[in-house]
Amino acid sequence: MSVALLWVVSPNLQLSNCFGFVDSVRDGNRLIYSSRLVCRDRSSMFNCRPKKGRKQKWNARSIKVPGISSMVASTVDELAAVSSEEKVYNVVLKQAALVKEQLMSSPDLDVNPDIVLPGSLGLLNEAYDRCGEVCAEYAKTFYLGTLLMTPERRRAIWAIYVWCRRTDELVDGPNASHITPTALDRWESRLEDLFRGRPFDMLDAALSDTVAKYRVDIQPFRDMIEGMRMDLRKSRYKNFDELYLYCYNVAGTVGLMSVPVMGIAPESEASPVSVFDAALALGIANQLTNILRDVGEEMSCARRGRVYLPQDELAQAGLSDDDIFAGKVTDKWRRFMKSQIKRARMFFDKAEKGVTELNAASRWPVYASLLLYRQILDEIEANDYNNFTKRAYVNKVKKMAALPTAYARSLIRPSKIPPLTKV
Ligand SMILES: CC(C)=CCC/C(C)=C/CC/C(C)=C/CC/C(C)=C/[C@@H]1[C@@H](COP(=O)(O)OP(=O)(O)O)[C@]1(C)CC/C=C(\C)CC/C=C(\C)CCC=C(C)C
Ligand SMILES: [Mn+2]
Repeated sequence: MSVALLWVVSPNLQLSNCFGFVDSVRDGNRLIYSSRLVCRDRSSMFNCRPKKGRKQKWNARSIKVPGISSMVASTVDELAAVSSEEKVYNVVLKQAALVKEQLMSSPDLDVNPDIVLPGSLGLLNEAYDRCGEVCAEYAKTFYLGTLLMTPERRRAIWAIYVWCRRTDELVDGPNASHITPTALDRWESRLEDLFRGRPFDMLDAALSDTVAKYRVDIQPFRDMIEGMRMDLRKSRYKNFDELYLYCYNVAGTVGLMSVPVMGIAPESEASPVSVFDAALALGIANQLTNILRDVGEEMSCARRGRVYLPQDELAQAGLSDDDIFAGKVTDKWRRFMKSQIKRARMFFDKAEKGVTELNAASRWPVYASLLLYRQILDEIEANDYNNFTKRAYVNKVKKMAALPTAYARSLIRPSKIPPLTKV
């Protein structure tokens, strides 16, 4: 068995330009069996397997793979590592399995019945109301969108929102400079406690109630805290694989936390895995967009000199950190930005296909957030890629114009023929 990075030339694959971490059986230079593939178009990497029972012919080629994705590994050790996308996909599989299990055991019940201790109902309602207020304060449009959801789901989403916001504030808020890994460990043990039904404060109590009612797993929450740890220890990302993991941790996790609450439409024929995968894609797309919008801020306001761009892709474009610090929009920069924007749009496209599969009442806020966030990419283009000194900003008129579009799209029912791969 050996491990190699390949340029695969194969008529049996949908995408001919795949490369892979391959547990392989080799015949001289020719590979005759591979167990796992990775596509250059990373969003499709799990769809690109050879047809069963057929032996593949592989042409092993150079390690350098040009293109949007540049998960270029240079040593056998790196190749042997599991890619971030694969690690994350395992979390997706687990989340989807939980939802599936519930649908099979009690198809009409996607929410566990209330367990309310005497005298606690008033306090709980108050806790949820407070979550709603925080949400309205930080994310007005999103808050308005949640008003279309059923009251139960709406307040559960508020509780998740507030926990995410508080977690993000630890490393991004006014006290960020005092936050240590130990503080994050403490935050994590609070999380474990609230999942065990022992909340620390009233906002935690709302989430504690939510996770008892819906099949929300703790793993994405833990992973978000891990993303905050990454923020403390890391200011550069070697390649897209590293950046992907960061984006999953801080934003893809939000998608995974939200789907069990938003619910999959009963009439949907898509597999839960594909819906979670789309939700993950929306988080990744949002975070990539956030990164592209904030390039100037991240490194200047010494949000501690962070550069959330794949270093290898910068180098391939003939750019370095110094170019970013200089903040000059050159043709090289424009070309580089175009490829980054293209990748973010790919993730949005993937996410869009999943929204229809959500419960009808949950679709609108998701579409609205997708359309509004995606427009930021258009604004970066409209600013001629100057994200050093100009903040890409979607004005109120454009925002308002997106809302009816989001509403109209949210009326589309899940298609009879599943638009996404069945797993
Ligand atoms: C309807 C909807 C959008 C629901 C999600 C509600 C929710 C729980 C949001 C939490 C967001 C949050 C506070 C995350 C903490 C980390 C963070 C701040 C991430 C960045 C968000 C943008 O925030 P902002 O512009 O304020 O960034 P700054 O702090 O100023 O830097 C992120 C970029 C990511 C947020 C990720 C999402 C909203 C993912 C949403 C995905 C879904 C709801 C899944 C939808 C399902 C399908 C099938 C597509
Ligand atoms: Mn933030």
